[in-house]
Amino acid sequence: MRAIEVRHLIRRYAAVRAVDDVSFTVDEGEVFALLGPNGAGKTTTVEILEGYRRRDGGQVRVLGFDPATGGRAYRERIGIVLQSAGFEEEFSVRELVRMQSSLYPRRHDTDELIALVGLADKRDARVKALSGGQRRRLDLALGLAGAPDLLFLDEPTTGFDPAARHRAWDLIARLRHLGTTILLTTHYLEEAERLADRVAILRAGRLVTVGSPDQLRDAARLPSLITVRLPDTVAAADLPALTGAVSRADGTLRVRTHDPLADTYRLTQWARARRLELPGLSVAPPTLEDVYLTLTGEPDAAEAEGEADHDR
Ligand SMILES: Nc1ncnc2c1ncn2[C@@H]1O[C@H](COP(=O)(O)OP(=O)(O)OP(=O)(O)O)[C@@H](O)[C@H]1O
Repeated sequence: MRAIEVRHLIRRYAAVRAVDDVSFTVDEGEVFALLGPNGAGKTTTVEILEGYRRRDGGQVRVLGFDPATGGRAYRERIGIVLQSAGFEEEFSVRELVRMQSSLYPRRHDTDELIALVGLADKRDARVKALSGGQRRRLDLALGLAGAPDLLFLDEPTTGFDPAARHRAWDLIARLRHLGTTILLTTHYLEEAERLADRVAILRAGRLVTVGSPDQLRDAARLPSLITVRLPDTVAAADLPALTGAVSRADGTLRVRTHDPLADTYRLTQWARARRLELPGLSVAPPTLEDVYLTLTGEPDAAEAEGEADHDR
């Protein structure tokens, strides 16, 4: 079953085509990430799906509703976690979660929900005594208060320290296992790669691509990267012939190659014959970030350079 169906969605602001003929679907139980540079149209798309912005064209169905007209019956089925919700500082975690839950016909047990987001030991703490990361956990608990079938998560780990980010990822993975469909926006490609079953990349209002991180990596046909520390005393002429593009800087050899197996084999054979160690040898496949930058980044970077040239 589809949780979300978006067909030929259009939203304009005067001359700006913020969302320009975008189509995608999200299955029930899927974690789906919307990615794209600033101004790509992510927020506009998400807010149309949430029912908080009107559209100029196209069809949208979410959980069987048109969000524009779904009203309360629709809102009771979705949860929204914004980047920075304001709280009443004097209330305790438990009081806020209980109040929020009371707005919904279907709800989680208050203490179970607090435990689910990892705030059990802060249950009776006032909001003003929570750290930034703990407030974000409270945000999440409030978004989940109505036991939603679909959760909208807007940049869920922005500003988190690495440990808090990993805990948030565990939590999102747990929600997924509980069957909640999740639409996530993020600027962290590692986050999307870890959490999302599929991602969509938007750029300037257009959908550039959609698929699982593996599908996108395969389709982009980007090279893998072999890196190894190699002293400058080894002459370039002495290196073995490799299929990939070789570069050297700061005592590190980098090989961008479409045949990592063959090139790693040649390098290691060559090193063994010379009794050389290959410290730090690593072979890394292209990441989702590499794919993303290839699909969205370079034209912007080129434009920025062009502008800089102009100024000079
Ligand atoms: N209320 C508005 N009035 C006029 N233009 C708007 C409005 N909201 C968004 N836009 C424009 O629409 C485009 C898409 O904006 P949107 O906020 O959807 O992008 P985004 O992908 O969420 O960006 P970010 O990553 O910076 O949050 C941008 O060019 C933006 O300037």
